[in-house]
Amino acid sequence: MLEIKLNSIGKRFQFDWIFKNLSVQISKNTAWAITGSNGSGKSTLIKCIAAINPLTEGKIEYLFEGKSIPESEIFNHLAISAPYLELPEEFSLNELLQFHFRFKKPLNNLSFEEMMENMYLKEHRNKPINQFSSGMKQRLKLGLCFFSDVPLILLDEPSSNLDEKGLNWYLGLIGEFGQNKTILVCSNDPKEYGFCQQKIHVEDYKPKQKL
Ligand SMILES: Nc1ncnc2c1ncn2[C@@H]1O[C@H](COP(=O)(O)OP(=O)(O)OP(=O)(O)O)[C@@H](O)[C@H]1O
Repeated sequence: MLEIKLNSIGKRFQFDWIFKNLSVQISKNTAWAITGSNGSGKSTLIKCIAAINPLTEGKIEYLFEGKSIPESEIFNHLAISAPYLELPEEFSLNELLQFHFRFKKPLNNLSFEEMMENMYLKEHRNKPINQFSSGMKQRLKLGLCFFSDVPLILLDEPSSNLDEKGLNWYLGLIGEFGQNKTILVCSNDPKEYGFCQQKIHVEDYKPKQKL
């Protein structure tokens, strides 16, 4: 349902262009991998698409069911999971679900019970997030994304801190809850982006010479 047009976009930090002249049309309900070596600009690109980072040049157009969405409202239509986005650690799991779903509608009217069951976190409902293990936090971050009724899911290093069972659980989420969504995955690990039909290799858009 959500289409994104990257029109000659560029991002520069001080004198360093991270990417430039990047033009890509992300069709609705497609999955894209954003690849590139460490420090190449994957997270910077996904933050620009999420309108967390301002662009230096170019424009991003968002079309939801064919209707243009202003950049200032795109956060209503997306869910993002990333290592640098912290969960409110003082909340218990139960409190966090109640808080999050005051702003986002649950997908398919899922109940909190069903969500907790799916994330293998049912017995931790009253535990503060700051007492969660890193794998539990990662399952929670991914669950909040996939259980939200939004057309755009942005995932930065989705399988970080997940063991093999967790990785398979994440791939199951993609299959069960990732249909009819536009999904972007920042990763260099084919295990976590193998389902993506398309790829943006950020380094292809790095200018050879500095400013
Ligand atoms: N706020 C900022 N100010 C200045 N430079 C920044 C800022 N954020 C990122 N950078 C720089 O932009 C470049 C790209 O960083 P980014 O985090 O996007 O890379 P990445 O491909 O996601 O890396 P990794 O694979 O290590 O997560 C790096 O050189 C980084 O230092």
